[in-house]
Amino acid sequence: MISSINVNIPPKPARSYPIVIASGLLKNAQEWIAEYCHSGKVVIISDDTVAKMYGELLCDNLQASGYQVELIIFPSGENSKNIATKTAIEEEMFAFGCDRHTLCVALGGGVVGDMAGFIAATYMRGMDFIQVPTSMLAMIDSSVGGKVAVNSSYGKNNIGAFWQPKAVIMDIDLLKSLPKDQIINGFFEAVKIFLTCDGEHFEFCESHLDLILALEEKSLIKVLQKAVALKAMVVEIDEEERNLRMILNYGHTIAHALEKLSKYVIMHGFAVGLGMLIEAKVANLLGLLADTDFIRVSKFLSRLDINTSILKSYDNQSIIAAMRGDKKNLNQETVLVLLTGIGSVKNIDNKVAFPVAESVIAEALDYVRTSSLG
Ligand SMILES: NC(=O)c1ccc[n+]([C@@H]2O[C@H](COP(=O)([O-])OP(=O)(O)OC[C@H]3O[C@@H](n4cnc5c(N)ncnc54)[C@H](O)[C@@H]3O)[C@@H](O)[C@H]2O)c1
Ligand SMILES: O=C(O)C(=O)C[C@@H](O)[C@H](O)[C@H](O)COP(=O)(O)O
Ligand SMILES: [Zn+2]
Repeated sequence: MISSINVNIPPKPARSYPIVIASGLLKNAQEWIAEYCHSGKVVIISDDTVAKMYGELLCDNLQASGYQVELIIFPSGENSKNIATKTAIEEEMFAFGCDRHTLCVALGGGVVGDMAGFIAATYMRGMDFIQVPTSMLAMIDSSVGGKVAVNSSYGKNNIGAFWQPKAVIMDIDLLKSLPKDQIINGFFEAVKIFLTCDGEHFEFCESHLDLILALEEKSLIKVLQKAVALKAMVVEIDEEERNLRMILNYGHTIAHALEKLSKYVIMHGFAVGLGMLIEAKVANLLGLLADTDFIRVSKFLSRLDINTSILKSYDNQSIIAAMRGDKKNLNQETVLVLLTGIGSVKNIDNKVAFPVAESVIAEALDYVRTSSLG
């Protein structure tokens, strides 16, 4: 079964694009590439883990169909997501003779997608690119919406751009080689979108968790389709995160602080899981989220093996200081997305992030640090 969801980016329909979800798309790449590659030249950017598994296959396929193809590989992992790696890849692209008509293909997880997308945004002032996500996280979230970036020593994703892909090609077969912890890691981003926008699908996740994590096709596709459709809807309304798009950052203010403090040892999705729990507690302390709903969130997250003990390594002041660099902050105030129920957030005319006193954040951190989940 092939499903296709369109992301309509106003006011320029030319920047709209399809998200195609199906099995077998990678081995039949010659069938879809022609629509996006007009110069006959393709540069595939991937990490060393994914390149070994799927890079050669894609290269061989495209070469057999007459394309001139270069595969550029960098070491896998969040610690590669920096400007030095970006520069090294660009040098290779110049040496290969890529120009602005070359098609860039991001083959990998969120790190590859963010890196290749940022290169595509700036190489010769912009080239077309396609997202071919291979991780659960990249399929559920990062391949859609056009946020592309690298990290700096000052924090997460703080050098980047909005640059939409020409297409997102999701071959769900690729998830079969993904380790279990990476499946859970990506699933947290689906939990995020359902907790903020869609209580019904959150309930589906509660009742079908084992099937989803076992990649049972019907449950997996239902989650994937709904998560990307909701994300597409948000991005269509607010591509550049002036207001509503901040909803997609629920849990991330804390998550990004923990990722930076841990030097990226904690995986993004797990950090978001912990961030969602703490930010839900903030909403609960502020009287916005009922105790029963907070307990439901906490019970569900505990089924996903989030590890609250990492909080014991950092005091509140360090975490709060790391949050001060968040991109959503306004006038030096830390703003958070606040749940008001399962599937809803505080929203005033599409404004969805609100300043929160540091004392309340500290109380929520203390609560989660000392509580046993579940
Ligand atoms: N741009 C966005 O909207 C957005 C959204 C969410 C997250 N992100 C970013 O995404 C990144 C996290 O993405 P991620 O979790 O995919 O990390 P990742 O790209 O590091 O991939 C995780 C690991 O899985 C491996 N892998 C990927 N696909 C595989 C497959 N099919 N089989 C076996 N191994 C495979 C990778 O080599 C890597 O070791 C973070 O940098 C985060 O900031 C961006
Ligand atoms: O697409 C968005 O918008 C998101 O916020 C999705 C997040 O899951 C993702 O982690 C994103 O990269 C965070 O962006 P940032 O602007 O907070 O760095
Ligand atoms: Zn995220």
